[in-house]
Amino acid sequence: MAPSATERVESQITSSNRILVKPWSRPKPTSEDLEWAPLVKIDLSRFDEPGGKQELAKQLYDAVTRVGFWVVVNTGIDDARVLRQFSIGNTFFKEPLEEKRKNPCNFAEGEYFGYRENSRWIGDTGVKENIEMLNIPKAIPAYENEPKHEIMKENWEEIAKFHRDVWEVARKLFVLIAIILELPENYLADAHAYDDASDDHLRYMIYNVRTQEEWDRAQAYSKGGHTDFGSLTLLFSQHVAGLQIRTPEGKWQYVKPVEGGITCNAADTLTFLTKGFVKSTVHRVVTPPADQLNIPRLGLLYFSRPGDTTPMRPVPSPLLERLGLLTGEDKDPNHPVVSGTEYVRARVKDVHHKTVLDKREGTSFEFKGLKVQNYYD
Ligand SMILES: O=C(O)CCC(=O)C(=O)O
Ligand SMILES: [Fe+2]
Repeated sequence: MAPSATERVESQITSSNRILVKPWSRPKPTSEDLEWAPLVKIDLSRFDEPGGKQELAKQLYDAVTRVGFWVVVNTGIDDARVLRQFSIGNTFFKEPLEEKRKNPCNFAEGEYFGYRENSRWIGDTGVKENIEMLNIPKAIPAYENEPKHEIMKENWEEIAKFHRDVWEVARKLFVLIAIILELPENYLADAHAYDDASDDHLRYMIYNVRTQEEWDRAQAYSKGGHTDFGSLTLLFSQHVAGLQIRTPEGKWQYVKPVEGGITCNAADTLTFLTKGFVKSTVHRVVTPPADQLNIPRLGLLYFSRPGDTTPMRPVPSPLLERLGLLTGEDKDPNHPVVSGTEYVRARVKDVHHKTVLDKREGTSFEFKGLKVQNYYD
């Protein structure tokens, strides 16, 4: 008898010994009528047109300074490549736990590369976190010796190319933000350069399915919002609803999936570097709507962070100067400041180096004069 399709697939695995990456496809968007946040859409295909960057910078101004979230489209990254990354991530999360556990995040040192298990309890709720993630460092010599899971080794060339191409989207955004700040165009891109050591990472992330009752218990304990730790976060269109931003008017609104788009947000270190001018927006992930409750919420993200050679000193922006935001200390190159990596690692350690997630209402985090709130209603 001819082998069935599944038998053939299994024999392919054994004969090539490679992990089979099954194509993953996006789930259907919710049909619930949710309150969606109106986000500006930045068309990156216009970036290289004459005057294009200046025009896009104008369009981005309000998003960067007031809303904190926006969407980019026409990024130049083919959707088949995006889906392939989702597929690799999805396959990774289905690997046996012993394999996933091979390279855990070293939270004791505030290092976020590697696998984060969904092993921590949420306070005293009896419910555990449902999030797993794999954080992949930049494909540069500095991280050549970072341990890699099998699936990463097998697909490394593809992952490495994708990694750099996603950073290229972040680079363009840094250029637009530098234009807004009246800085030399490459100022912020250079401060977050791909080839310099930093804790940037590409992230495969999954919110495993849990029951409504478990969601309720988890969210009753903590439904607060957070801000991201680095400078920019890029989230490839997420079709399972749940991400909400806190609007400038103080309302929670959902982020809508945009086919082929990337939802972006500014984060804490960019706020520090601009003395609060760039807004690090508060957001959270809540229970998905009923028609998506049983869909694992697979995510693909890129986190850009200032690195080892970027001092956490406010940028010399003529605009910030005119706004009176820069003090003498900010402008003094001899005033000691921490590096981007030092700050980010201190923050990661404070949030994640624990086995039970604690209540953080009313608390804040401070490291060498850089302060953020831990929790937002
Ligand atoms: O999964 C999402 O939609 C966003 C996740 C998030 O906010 C984070 O990982 O910081
Ligand atoms: Fe976040």
